Amino acid sequence: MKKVLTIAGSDCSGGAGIQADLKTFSAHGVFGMSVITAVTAQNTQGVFAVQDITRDVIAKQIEAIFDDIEVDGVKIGMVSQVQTIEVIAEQLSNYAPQIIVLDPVMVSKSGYHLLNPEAEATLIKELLPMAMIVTPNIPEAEVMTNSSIQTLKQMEEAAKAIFQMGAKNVLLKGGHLEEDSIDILFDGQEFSYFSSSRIATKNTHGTGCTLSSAITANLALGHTLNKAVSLAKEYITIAIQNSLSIGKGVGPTHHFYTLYKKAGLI
Ligand SMILES: Nc1ncnc2c1ncn2[C@@H]1O[C@H](COP(=O)(O)OP(=O)(O)O)[C@@H](O)[C@H]1O
Ligand SMILES: Cc1ncc(COP(=O)(O)O)c(N)n1
Repeated sequence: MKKVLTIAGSDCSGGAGIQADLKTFSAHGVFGMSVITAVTAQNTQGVFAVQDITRDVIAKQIEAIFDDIEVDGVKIGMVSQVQTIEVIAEQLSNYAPQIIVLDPVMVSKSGYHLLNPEAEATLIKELLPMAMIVTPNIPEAEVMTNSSIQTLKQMEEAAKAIFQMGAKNVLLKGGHLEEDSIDILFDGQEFSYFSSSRIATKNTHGTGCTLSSAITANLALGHTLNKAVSLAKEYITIAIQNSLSIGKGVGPTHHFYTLYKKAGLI
């Protein structure tokens, strides 16, 4: 069984963060492991408190995993603070896993800063060059490139600019666009496009976490980058189509729809 690690924040309401990542790994038949960078108190309506995990405990979690287990892929999500980023970069350059997927989580759908704005530059400097692929959404790409993105052309320009910052591959997600949900992948030479029609639902809590974890699982399973993204896009689309009206706000997606359907559970 392939072994895949998420380094991210905990979402106690189960729709995003570590919880979404582990559900996604399980749905892909890979063995999920987690390094928790921060504990958030959040639900479908908002984020109410965050406790960052100390540098030392983050380092020890990474060591505990890599000193014992062969890791086939790593996904990085919420990293919170400068010191969190530094310790992750230090440890990962030490263990040098081949597959690193970076989801540059900045602001929650409810508007809470999950990444301290002072740490944005460190994230770009330290983690971007280590990643095989970085997966910003439109607001994150706007922050990274200091530009406004409303059209496909502007998405392409931003993806090129992020590539110039040292990313090996850039998947700029179009979930925040008004019409089609088109994600674009730039490998430094060519663009590939992954589109689905827009699903009319408010329940998109954790879509970015889920997509990046699905890409990581697919890469660990041996798929090429293009195939890994394409399969992940299919997976997130089904998860959103069957998203769950759990909670009073932005509900989670259905991580196990296809499996449950096959097993006759739904
Ligand atoms: N309403 C929607 N209909 C179809 N796909 C969506 C919708 N919202 C998001 N997606 C898809 O979900 C994935 C995550 O995108 P996005 O919501 O932009 O990321 P984030 O959660 O980081 O803000 C992308 O593949 C995007 O195209
Ligand atoms: C711990 C944690 N990590 C990430 C997100 C982003 O969620 P989304 O994928 O909906 O942008 C979140 N809300 N909480």
